[in-house]
Amino acid sequence: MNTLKIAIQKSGRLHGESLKILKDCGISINNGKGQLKAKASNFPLEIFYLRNGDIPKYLRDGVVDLAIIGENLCIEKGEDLPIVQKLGFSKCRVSIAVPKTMDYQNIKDLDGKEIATSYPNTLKRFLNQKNIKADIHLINGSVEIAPNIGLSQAICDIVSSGSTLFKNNLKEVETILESEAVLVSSPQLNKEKQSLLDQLSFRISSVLRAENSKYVLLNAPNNKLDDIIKILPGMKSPTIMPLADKNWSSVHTVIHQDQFWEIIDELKTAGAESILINSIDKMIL
Ligand SMILES: Nc1ncnc2c1ncn2[C@@H]1O[C@H](COP(=O)(O)OP(=O)(O)OP(=O)(O)O)[C@@H](O)[C@H]1O
Ligand SMILES: O=P(O)(O)OC[C@H]1O[C@H](OP(=O)(O)OP(=O)(O)O)[C@H](O)[C@@H]1O
Ligand SMILES: [Mg+2]
Repeated sequence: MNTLKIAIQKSGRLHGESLKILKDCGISINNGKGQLKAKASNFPLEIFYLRNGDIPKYLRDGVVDLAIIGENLCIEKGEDLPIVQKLGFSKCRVSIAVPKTMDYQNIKDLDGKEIATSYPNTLKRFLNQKNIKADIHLINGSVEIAPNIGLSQAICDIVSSGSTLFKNNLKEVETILESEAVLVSSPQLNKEKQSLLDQLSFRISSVLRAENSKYVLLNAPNNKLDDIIKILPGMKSPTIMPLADKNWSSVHTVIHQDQFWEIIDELKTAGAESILINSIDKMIL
């Protein structure tokens, strides 16, 4: 029988959340301490713990079938690798930053400058599109220090909260791309592996959908029900159940977290009372 091989980061930003999403999909992993390879006990899945930057090559060579990596790494090293789905964590961007003291007007100010980065392909492509010629210095970490030690006049690196830039007296001036963790696959999967991937991907979608939704129960007087139902998005239409007091009903529905507080406010104004909000474990459409 075929087994899917998935690469996840050995340690670092993506490691914990990658294991969590597999666990939330009901997959139990027999992890031994310091092991670089593990097996799932209840799904045909083998887990390989690898260095992030090496993963695109392993996918391309068919050493692994799947991986969880940052979209930014796909763009830098794995443009040919199919993205199966976005995973919603490790959100960040790849940006260009310059010293706070630099009078930066627009991208032309980077012409002829030295820029330090761990993302040379991404940066090169961006500068080419903008017709800017700069001298790119490849460094593998602590990129933000480069201008302070005289190595470059600008940097291109990952930004999330912006605190690393702030601590190094830098300001973000150009955003090249937005990124989040993604599930990527090897370019060629046989039919059986593709079918296992479809099963895994279906589970991941159910987990992510549930994480982004809330189950809402509320009570409403029957004469306000029409107004309340109009406010609710729901999966199909809300469930309405009578309460012991025959003038009142209980309404059950699902609300996406993006619209959550706006809808709750509207519901209160429309006459909803005793609103209960629950997390959802899995959501299958
Ligand atoms: N500050 C951050 N906030 C959110 N996501 C981040 C941040 N820094 C990095 N990431 C994301 O996590 C991924 C892994 O970053 P991390 O720094 O853990 O590993 P790495 O140094 O790129 O690789 P390696 O596994 O070889 O050490 C990045 O490719 C990016 O997608
Ligand atoms: O905007 P912020 O929230 O400050 O995050 C950005 C920093 O996070 C990443 O480094 P990381 O902490 O992963 O260290 P690393 O250089 O060892 O990978 C990235 O390379 C930036 O330096
Ligand atoms: Mg890092």
